[in-house]
Amino acid sequence: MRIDVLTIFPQYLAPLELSLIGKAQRDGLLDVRVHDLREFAHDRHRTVDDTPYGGGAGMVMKPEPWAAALDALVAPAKGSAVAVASASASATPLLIVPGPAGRPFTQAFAAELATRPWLAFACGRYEGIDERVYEYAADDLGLRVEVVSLGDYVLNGGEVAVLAMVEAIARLVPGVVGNAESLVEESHSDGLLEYPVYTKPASWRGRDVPPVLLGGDHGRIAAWRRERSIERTVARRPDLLPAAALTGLPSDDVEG
Ligand SMILES: Nc1ccccc1-c1cnco1
Repeated sequence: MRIDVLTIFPQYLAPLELSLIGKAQRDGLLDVRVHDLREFAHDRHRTVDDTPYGGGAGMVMKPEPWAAALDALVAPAKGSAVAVASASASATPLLIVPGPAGRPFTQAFAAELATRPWLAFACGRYEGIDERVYEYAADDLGLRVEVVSLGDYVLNGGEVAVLAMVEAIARLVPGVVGNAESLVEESHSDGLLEYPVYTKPASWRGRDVPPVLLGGDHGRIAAWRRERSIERTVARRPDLLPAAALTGLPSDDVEG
């Protein structure tokens, strides 16, 4: 998977060189390219923002640098001999723009994005990006554009959201997470929140690990874990329950 990030703060994306994502790049599973938007601002001061038409506080990101950056991103791929010849290669990326007015970013959406060969992230700042950039990307460059929100809160820019999304997406790319089994039982993988986990020592400051987990009966352990997941989801995220295919509701016959 190729991942491009357009930002005025490329250093913000330095963490993508670390840990799992960094290793995946070194292993050739990910090709992450961070681009400084100011390199596409061609006036003397490399201006990327200006005051909003219609008045109001703050600044809006100018369309010209974004259009130049997007052109540079997709032009080489569009129509190039390589792209045309290898039908499997995606000639254009899916453009993801983090924003508070976007569709919710969910595990299901991350899984969909993890199947894409090429993603591009546009990090807005200030009061946002001139609306004509979204139109240009879709209408002139033929890109699918998705505005995506991490939640109902306000950030200063898209970079932090991109770090979160890239981690959530990249870890689902085959080979990135060493033990794919660990992806199976996670929060949201079955529509529920994950069960509580324990490790050694079995007794710690007067608190014991639930005996069922020490017994080795995998059926009883699975049932206990399912009950704890449902309990936790009811307590913390009841909104998830309607979509979760609930079987094996909590019963009293499995002690903790
Ligand atoms: N508030 C923001 C400002 C700029 C870019 C993204 C966001 C965002 C993303 N998810 C929630 O907020």
